[in-house]
Parts: sequence; structure tokens; C-alpha cells
Amino acid sequence: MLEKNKNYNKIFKSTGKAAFRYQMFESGERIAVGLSGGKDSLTLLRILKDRQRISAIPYTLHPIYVDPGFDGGFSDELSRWCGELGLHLTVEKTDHGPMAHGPENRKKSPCFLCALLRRKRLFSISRELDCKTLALGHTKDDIIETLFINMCYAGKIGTMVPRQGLFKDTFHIIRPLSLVDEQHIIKLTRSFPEYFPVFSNPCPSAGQTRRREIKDFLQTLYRQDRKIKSNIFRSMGNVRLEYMLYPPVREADNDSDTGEDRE
Ligand SMILES: Nc1ncnc2c1ncn2[C@@H]1O[C@H](COP(=O)(O)OP(=O)(O)OP(=O)(O)O)[C@@H](O)[C@H]1O
Repeated sequence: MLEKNKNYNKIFKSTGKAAFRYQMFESGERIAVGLSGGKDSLTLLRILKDRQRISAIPYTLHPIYVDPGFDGGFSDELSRWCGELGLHLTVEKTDHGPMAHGPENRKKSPCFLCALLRRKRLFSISRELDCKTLALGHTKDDIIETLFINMCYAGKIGTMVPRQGLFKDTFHIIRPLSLVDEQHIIKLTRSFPEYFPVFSNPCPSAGQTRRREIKDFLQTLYRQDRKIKSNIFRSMGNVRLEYMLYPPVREADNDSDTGEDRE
């Protein structure tokens, strides 16, 4: 039984805690939910649906799937899965995937372009459905990984936040799984394949991202000491601005020591 499962209960409680701490919902709100078919967003939708029963703040759920347009897609199966939860899935068929991997995209990485186009469509479909809030399935692990991706590849410190106002605060992204460990989702979804089917991703770039590299690096770190993950997560809310570098380091000052002697 799902409701008796330890991991389900941990996720259920952490989602409630995040919703309360970051004031995610407003009464009577219509919430769009980005559903990718991956384990995180399937879990998100299921948990938000189950929390409706006990939530003091009423809300309705409106799942959206932006189909990237590869052959062998799974939008019909995903629609059926939502139907079993009593929800209607809005499917937007696009050519984002093949286009991002095709010759017309010479400037951007396929993942970057696809994610950008998807995000735009998710915002506009949410508005068409009269939803001022879009829930995404990012977890605590995604938030930590984004911090490292930003530091390593963009030279900045910042991450995805649990609740983010956009367009002069007329629209919000919420991440109700912000306090949830991905491991609990993995264990839950593996234990209950009848509730959480695996929709295989037909994208040729699936699993080959920078995020994957950072994820592997972090896993090695976490294995050394189990406190490391919670310390990194806590540190994002405990920034000592007076111990950061001001005025900022400029590119010209930034001769990183690569271990090689420089003349
Ligand atoms: N094609 C899509 N249509 C709608 N929402 C999406 C889609 N792809 C991603 N999302 C939303 O953005 C979030 C983060 O996307 P990301 O690509 O990191 O997820 P994923 O690893 O593919 O799948 P998941 O996070 O669901 O396991 C998802 O959890 C989901 O809420």
C-alpha cells in the first residue's frame, strides 16, 4: 500500500513542509504541473493530488506535457496515467527535440535550446489554462547540482529557488519537492512500478548532460561523509556576504592555478 510506505511518507511530509515554509499555495489556486514522464514529476503530481485531501488550502491541478516530438513518444500512456488520477493532461506536441538536435541549431547545445523552448511553452500553456503557478519536479539534489553547475560553468553562485516570482510577480514557479531527497523518490518509484511506470525517454541526449557529471562528482563526495549533502544544502541559506569577494573578481584578475607554471 502506497500510503504505508516509508519513502512515500517522507516525501509527503517534506512536500507539506516546503509548501508551508515557502508559502507555495494560495487558496483556490489553479496549479499547472510540468509533467515530463520522469520519476520526479510523476511523484510530484501523485503527492500533490494526495495532499489535496488534507490541505487546508484548496487547489486544483492541471498537468502539462510538452512532447519534444521524437519518434516513440509516450504522450498517450501519460494521458492515461493522469486519467487514472482523475486529472486531464494537456499535451503540447512540438518539434523541439529533433530541431534542437538538427542542423538548424548550430549555436546552442541541444539540451539548452530544448529546455528554453519547453520553459516558454510551459509558461504560455499555464496562462492559457488560467494557472498563475507552475509546479516543477526539482528536488533537493537538483538544487544542489544547480549550485555546482553555476559555480563550475558560469562563474556564479546561485541556484533554483523553491518559489520564484516572474513577470513582475504575476506568475510563480514552485518546486514542492525542494526538500525531498532524490533517493527517496528512486526507492519509492522502484517499489511501486504499478503506480509509477517507467516512460523511457527517446531523446538521444538523455543522460549525457553536465548535470550528470556533477551528479556523479557529488555522489563521490557524499559517500565520504553523510553530512556533506545536508551541509551543502544548509549553506545555501547561510551565506556570509561579508566573507565573499567584494569588489568582485574580474576575469582579468582570475588566473586560476591549474598546476602549470606560467611565465
Ligand atoms: N517535457 C516536459 N513537459 C512538461 N514538463 C517538463 C518536461 N520536461 C521537464 N519538465 C518539468 O521540469 C522539471 C525538471 O526537468 P528535468 O528535465 O530536469 O526533469 P527530468 O529528469 O526529465 O524528469 P523528472 O524531473 O520528472 O524526473 C520536471 O520535473 C518537470 O516538472
